[in-house]
Amino acid sequence: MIEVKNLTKRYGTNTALNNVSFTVEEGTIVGFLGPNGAGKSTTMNIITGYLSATSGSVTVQGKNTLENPNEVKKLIGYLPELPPLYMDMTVKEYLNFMYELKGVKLDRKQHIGEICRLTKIDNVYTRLIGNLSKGYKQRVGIAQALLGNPPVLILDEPTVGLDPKQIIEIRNLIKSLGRNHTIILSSHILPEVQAVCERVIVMNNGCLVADGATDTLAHDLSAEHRIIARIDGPESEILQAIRGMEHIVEVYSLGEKEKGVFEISIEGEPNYDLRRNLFALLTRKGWPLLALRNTDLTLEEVFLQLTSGDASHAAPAEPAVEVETEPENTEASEPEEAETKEDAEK
Ligand SMILES: Nc1ncnc2c1ncn2[C@@H]1O[C@H](COP(=O)(O)OP(=O)(O)OP(=O)(O)O)[C@@H](O)[C@H]1O
Repeated sequence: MIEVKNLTKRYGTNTALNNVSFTVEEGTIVGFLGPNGAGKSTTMNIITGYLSATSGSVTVQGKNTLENPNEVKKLIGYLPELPPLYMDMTVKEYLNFMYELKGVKLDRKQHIGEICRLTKIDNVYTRLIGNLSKGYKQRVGIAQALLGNPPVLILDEPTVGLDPKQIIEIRNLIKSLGRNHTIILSSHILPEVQAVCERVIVMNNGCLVADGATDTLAHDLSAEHRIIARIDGPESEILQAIRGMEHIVEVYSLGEKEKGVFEISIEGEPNYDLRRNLFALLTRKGWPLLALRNTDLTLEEVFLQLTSGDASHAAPAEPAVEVETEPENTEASEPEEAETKEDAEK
């Protein structure tokens, strides 16, 4: 769907992107994660054809951005970090203006009506954009990106500057758009990417430093894969029995943690999941399993390691780092009310 090959971008002597390659399959939501200045916006601007690369190529649905710039632009809806809104236009005037500018051929009234329903801006359709809350402005920005029904959406920091409630609403909107669009969104907020994206591409200093499924990236990048089991039973017999299992590399006791309950560290062969066999063994033996955890790094730890200049070693599992986090329950269901400013003004 989108193929980025060996992309390099230099601004004078500053290399903003250094030989970046990745592909994005149709129908996925991919998050670009990286600290400020990592090269996220530059990559997005090149994919959309807004900037040219110093070298490398981008194709969208097999069409090269340099050879077919207009055709590629029709395939992409773009929400830049600062949405290109005209504050002295109403939402209606603005969307009609953008409809004309983009040369959209679909039935105007029906198409704009559908987009307004989808982005939930029908209630502010005749309002001046300048008077809308930031969350609504962002929705209008997403609405303009949807004009012409492009299959790809590129959203640069779509929730930056929004309050927590607006953030939830925009994230839910993006997730629902992901059902029938391929979406790339950039963020420097890890929980955002975890909440919305199936895949994460981590960038740092213009380089792609990690690329994988959001759920498994931390596991894949962790240097060691031990599990720690808390078992109620006789210590030496437990150790002996687990050592007798298949695919075991190392087993040792971390000591008695409660009366008659021992914590056992178990390392298996790489890529071998021991948990089911362990559970079956303990059940057979009649030794209750009271807790089971693994020593994988958290995604926060992986992200910090990858973007702090030293990605070469893996830290122990305890999450000792503080990263920018968002309020709890950001996965809440679709809010029922409109945003505060509009509520107050109704
Ligand atoms: N027009 C420009 N001229 C010179 N350098 C630029 C220009 N645009 C970006 N850069 C530099 O390119 C690098 C990558 O910037 P980019 O905006 O792509 O990063 P980013 O990951 O999107 O960061 P942010 O989260 O702050 O938007 C940075 O070092 C930036 O200073």
